[in-house]
Amino acid sequence: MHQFPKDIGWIEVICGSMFSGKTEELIRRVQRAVYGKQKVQVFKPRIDNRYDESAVVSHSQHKVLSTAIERAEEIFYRLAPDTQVVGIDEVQFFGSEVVAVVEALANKGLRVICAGLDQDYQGRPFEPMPQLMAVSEYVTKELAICVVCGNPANRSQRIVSSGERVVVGAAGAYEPRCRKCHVAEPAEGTPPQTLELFD
Ligand SMILES: Nc1ncnc2c1ncn2[C@@H]1O[C@H](COP(=O)(O)OP(=O)(O)O)[C@@H](O)[C@H]1O
Ligand SMILES: Cc1cn([C@H]2C[C@H](O)[C@@H](COP(=O)(O)O)O2)c(=O)[nH]c1=O
Ligand SMILES: [Zn+2]
Repeated sequence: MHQFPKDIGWIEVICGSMFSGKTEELIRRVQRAVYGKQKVQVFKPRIDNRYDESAVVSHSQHKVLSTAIERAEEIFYRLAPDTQVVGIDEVQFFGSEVVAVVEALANKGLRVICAGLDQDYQGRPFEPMPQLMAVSEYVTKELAICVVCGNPANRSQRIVSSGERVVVGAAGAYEPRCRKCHVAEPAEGTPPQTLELFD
């Protein structure tokens, strides 16, 4: 892991498909910060109520206390004055304003750890993750195991029928797949995702 600088803030992004271990890694970093006697606060979007209304919970049931918020700006007025580390899970569910919020925190000298999906169910970049990755100091990409072929999986296959980008769910609604086994359901009016370069 990185040798982190002292006395300045920075942004860490943990991205990847569903089940790749983003939340476990967020919890691991938060716990290590607590061991280091840092004052830590964790936030998640209220819409993510899958395993708990407020705690951040991984698919493997690792858990950390958090505050569920509607909008990213709420972090500003829920932040304790002595907080040094901010963790944010499911960051893809916040609007583009989360980028300015996270940047403001890092500029104030906080360490900000953001975990989120980099691709939606069709394999498209899941905004605001690309923007967050661009302005962050550190990006970690996690991979799951493809449930079809066993290769490393960077995509999330939706296995329930919906053309909405946001559909909260876990096993039973999504499964991790590699690029070969993932099938992007084309939404009406969108161009094909890939070019056929070879016969
Ligand atoms: N196909 C899979 N590949 C990898 N991990 C899986 C898979 N299915 C279930 N898991 C479980 O999911 C855990 C990761 O959960 P989590 O950190 O919540 O992932 P994410 O936040 O990326 O969705 C793994 O440690 C493992 O216990
Ligand atoms: C691919 C995809 C996922 N979602 C939802 C499904 C889950 O509620 C979260 C991702 O959770 P995880 O911690 O990464 O497992 O996002 C969605 O709304 N839209 C999608 O395209
Ligand atoms: Zn596969």
